[in-house]
Amino acid sequence: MSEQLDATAARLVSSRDPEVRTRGTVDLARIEEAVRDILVAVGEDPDRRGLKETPRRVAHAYAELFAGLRVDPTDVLDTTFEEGHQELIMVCDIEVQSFCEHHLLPFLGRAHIGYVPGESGCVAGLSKLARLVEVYARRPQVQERLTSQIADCLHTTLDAAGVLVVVECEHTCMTMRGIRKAGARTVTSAVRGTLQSDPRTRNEAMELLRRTAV
Ligand SMILES: Nc1nc2c(ncn2[C@@H]2O[C@H](COP(=O)(O)OP(=O)(O)OP(=O)(O)O)[C@@H](O)[C@H]2O)c(=O)[nH]1
Ligand SMILES: [Zn+2]
Repeated sequence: MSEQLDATAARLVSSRDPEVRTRGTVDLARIEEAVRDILVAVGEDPDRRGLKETPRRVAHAYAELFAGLRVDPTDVLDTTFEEGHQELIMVCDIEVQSFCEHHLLPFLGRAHIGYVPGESGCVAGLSKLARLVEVYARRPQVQERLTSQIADCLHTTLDAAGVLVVVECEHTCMTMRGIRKAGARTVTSAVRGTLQSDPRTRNEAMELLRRTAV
């Protein structure tokens, strides 16, 4: 785990994104203190045997769950291949595990990403699309922003001619608390470039998505 955090810190220092660069490293001690305070505030005894290690565990869990705050998403798209492919590429059913920034509770589901490469015909490695989802999801988020950040990054960094991102998630802040409506799914989309301006390509992408997404 500490190796993972060190690697994250090293990337942070060299990041091209100034916002990422200034975020510093995770303050584990401070999270531990805060978790201890929460346990006291809800009426628990943070010194009882079962809870003694909890602040430390939560601190490490948060460092992992919010690791995306310290990764520059453009780094993910560094490796590309000149394939001369200028038609639609779709990766469907990419698992999404993120945290609603309003309640710090998870929202979980899937992302579907389609793009048409730009004039260079440069394509990204398929796993990089899933990595991109991971970088943006491992931050305090709202689903709409997660969706548009993925689309914008592909559009600008990969110089894709067109991008379509659809995200569907269940929010535990709506199922475990509050209104408690289990099963409600939120679907968001972001469309950029030719997939926005050319209805034929967009319809082709939507039709593929309907046929292939589970
Ligand atoms: N648009 C959007 N809303 C979200 C997302 N995640 C959580 N929310 C909503 O954020 C809102 C926060 O509303 P508030 O009224 O400030 O908080 P609250 O009193 O806890 O709201 P309730 O959940 O209705 O009890 C809630 O309606 C949540 O359902 C998201 O990804 N996108
Ligand atoms: Zn929420």
